Amino acid sequence: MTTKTCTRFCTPLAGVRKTSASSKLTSGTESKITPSAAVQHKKIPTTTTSSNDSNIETTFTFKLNRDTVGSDVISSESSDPLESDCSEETEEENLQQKQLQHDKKKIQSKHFSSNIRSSDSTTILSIDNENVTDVDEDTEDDVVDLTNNDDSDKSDQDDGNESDDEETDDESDESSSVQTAKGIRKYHLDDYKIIKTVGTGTFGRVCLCLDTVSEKYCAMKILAITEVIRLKQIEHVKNERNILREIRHPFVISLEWSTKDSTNLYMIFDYVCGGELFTYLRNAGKFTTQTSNFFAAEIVSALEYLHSLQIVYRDLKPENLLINRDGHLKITDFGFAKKLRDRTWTLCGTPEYIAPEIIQSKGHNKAVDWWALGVLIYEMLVGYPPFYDEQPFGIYEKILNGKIEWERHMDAVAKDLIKKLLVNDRTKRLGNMKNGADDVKRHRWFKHLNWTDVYNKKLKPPILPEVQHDGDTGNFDDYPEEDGKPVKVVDQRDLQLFNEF
Ligand SMILES: Nc1ncnc2c1ncn2[C@@H]1O[C@H](COP(=O)(O)OP(=O)(O)OP(=O)(O)O)[C@@H](O)[C@H]1O
Repeated sequence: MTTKTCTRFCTPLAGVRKTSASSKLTSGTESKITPSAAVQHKKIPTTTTSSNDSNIETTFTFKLNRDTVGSDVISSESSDPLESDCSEETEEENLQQKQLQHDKKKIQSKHFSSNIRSSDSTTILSIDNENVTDVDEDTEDDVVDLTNNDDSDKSDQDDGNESDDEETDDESDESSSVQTAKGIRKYHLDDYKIIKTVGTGTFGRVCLCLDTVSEKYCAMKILAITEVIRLKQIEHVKNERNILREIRHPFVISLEWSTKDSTNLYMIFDYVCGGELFTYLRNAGKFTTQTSNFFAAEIVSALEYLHSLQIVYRDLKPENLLINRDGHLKITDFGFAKKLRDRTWTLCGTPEYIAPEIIQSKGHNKAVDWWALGVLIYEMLVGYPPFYDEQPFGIYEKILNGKIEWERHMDAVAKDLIKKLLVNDRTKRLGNMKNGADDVKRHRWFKHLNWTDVYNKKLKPPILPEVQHDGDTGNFDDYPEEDGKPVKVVDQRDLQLFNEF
């Protein structure tokens, strides 16, 4: 057992990332990025945490589980909930180095979580729910169940969505028959020709592929099973896939098929060729009210839908918002999403975007998404998030303190909406009161909108990505391909962990 701590912090990295979309921006306010705007939202390793939420200066205890089987449990005590494991073990270091490069390249917001995967981290947090006893019951749908083990509690997350028609007994793991709009299709991994990596994460990559059967481009998320197990992300990945299978919305990424072989898990999505909203925002500096309003409206539509299915998304930020060829949004990365039957306690999110109740380990619900929407609207309009500090703990202090600096010429109506979303008391937070999302939709900042038109993509997109063809990767960075790298085959026992995948 080792005890070690280190602090992961947000460093201004503007300019480091190749701004592949810079020349492709067709609208938006060009302005110089201020140092504070050059925020890199670092993804923080997952840990175990407990806290006394009655005290704002919460003390967090971390138990960093390194291995899945017979794990070394690393504990550290820290006043910073984002302190991470800085192991000197070679494997760990290598991965961290790899991830550091990945981070620098992407200048991407990174999140932390308990029991959650983390792309620039090799450690996993698992929340110590036994220590979570302080649960307030301030909203109607917060039915408290102290036996809930959040993401580690698989039974709580199963959505019963295993469809009988998806797999037949005589099919191998890598193939399955699925009912599609055009009839039953027998999918097989060999149907997909991998073209290029367009994104990387902690234990895998996302590649542009050609579906040789439909002759359509798609995105294949490939997760190395050994890494998923080592980082204790089994339930999370299964959760991601189960939720994705359940949902269908114009502004949410569509999962077409998922499968596994003896080395990897695979998820096939529609390919969103415009790249990340994050890139466009950083290149523009900030967005106009009109542009911000357009993207916010599409997100409200998606959140309303997800919440109607009791799904809390928990990772709203510009990096997870992809722009399609038609200029409309697709929310991606459901790695932190959770189907709620009650409140959940997992410490997860991105420092700049997390709600106070997450920091205070009060148990949280869909209200955290409305908080994050307030942060996002602010960041789109101002160019940097409302709560920012070089150190995560500084960010949390600011979030709990609730003081927001407003630009002098800020749109007053947008400011009013942001203020109503960034309300510390979630019972008074817009979106989380008895009228739910309707309160947000009826706010004056959205009063010109017809929400059916929003859903039907009738609004004119403010940004049209420059795309030559459906398989264009020009809006994504280049990543080294890992051809020839030995792949780790997992044994049957481990593979069984993913039986339903
Ligand atoms: N359907 C898609 N079409 C195009 N690009 C995509 C798609 N899905 C993901 N990407 C790209 O791949 C990147 C990584 O995807 P995603 O966030 O789902 O993976 P992840 O392993 O969860 O990553 P991380 O660990 O950084 O959260 C995204 O930031 C995005 O740029």
